[in-house]
Amino acid sequence: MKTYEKAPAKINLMLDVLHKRPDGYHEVEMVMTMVDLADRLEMVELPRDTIIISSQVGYIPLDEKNLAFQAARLIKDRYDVKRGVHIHLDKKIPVAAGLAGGSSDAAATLRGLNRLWGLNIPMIELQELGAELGSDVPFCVTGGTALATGRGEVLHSICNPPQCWVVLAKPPINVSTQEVYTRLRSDQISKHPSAADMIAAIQSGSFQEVCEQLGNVLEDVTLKLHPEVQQLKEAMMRLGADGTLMSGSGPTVFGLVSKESKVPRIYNGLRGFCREVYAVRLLT
Ligand SMILES: C[C@@](CO)(OP(=O)(O)O)[C@H](O)COP(=O)(O)OP(=O)(O)OC[C@H]1O[C@@H](n2ccc(N)nc2=O)[C@H](O)[C@@H]1O
Ligand SMILES: Nc1ncnc2c1ncn2[C@@H]1O[C@H](COP(=O)(O)OP(=O)(O)O)[C@@H](O)[C@H]1O
Repeated sequence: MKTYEKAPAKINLMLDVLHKRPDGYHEVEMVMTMVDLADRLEMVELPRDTIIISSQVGYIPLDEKNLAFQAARLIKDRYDVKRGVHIHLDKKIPVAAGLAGGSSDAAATLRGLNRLWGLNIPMIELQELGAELGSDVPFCVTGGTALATGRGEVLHSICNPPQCWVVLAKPPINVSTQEVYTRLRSDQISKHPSAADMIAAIQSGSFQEVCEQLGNVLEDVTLKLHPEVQQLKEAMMRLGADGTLMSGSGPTVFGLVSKESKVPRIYNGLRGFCREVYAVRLLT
């Protein structure tokens, strides 16, 4: 028996940090949605009680450090499943990019194994399992568009933003999510983006208003550490994007574009100085 799952990338349309919590995590308010750039997972049952991870790329861990491995082990332990699985990850989402590639693979593993092994675990319980693997995993379990609060695991589904093109550019730099949160001085944030205003913009169906409400307080930290991320944002706007923002802790920058005719110029212009550029649609 085998099954397949798609694991799409997420972008943060807004991200605000309220304060640091006693458990070390930060209380956040984020509006997140999915884009049509996805890893593909193939899950094949094994006759032995073991978990094997493989991938066509050589730059991700294939052992217990892999989030798909951790998701499979968690579901096996929690539901006492004495069966094995080989999970092949066809990676398309850039790694450590602020696009939740690993989290989405973990979420897809939870969904896929739930089906493969006929466990009938309700979605809400899969999200709770996901929260044990990472703050972004619960959102990735259900996808869509949502307001995420708490450390990111408390979700309220909202309607999808108006459809548009999303140009993603990942500069060749490494950003640690933990370091970005640690460096953020939440008492010194100059301007907090508003989740309520972003939700109102989405609900109004106005693409222009969504662009106006884009905001991410983690940009302050990552842009200071890596000025090339700011340059990428400026280049995107110069080339014709309607709005730009860094996703999550970065370093990927995305540009929202309403007119298809503008996309090739932005894509080709960015490719001039950034190797990893993608032009995709919102997953609505
Ligand atoms: C910043 C965001 C925005 O969507 O995404 P990415 O940039 O990672 O894609 C998320 O908050 C990242 O979520 P995720 O990558 O799942 O984080 P986790 O594995 O739970 O935590 C990694 C580290 O980030 C910090 N962390 C994470 C979430 C949070 N609300 N507060 C934190 O302080 C903690 O130091 C933690 O040790
Ligand atoms: N399935 C996976 N895909 C990608 N990275 C993974 C995976 N499992 C574990 N990792 C590790 O998780 C880290 C963060 O990867 P990723 O989820 O792509 O980042 P981000 O949350 O910033 O988008 C990387 O350093 C990578 O080595």
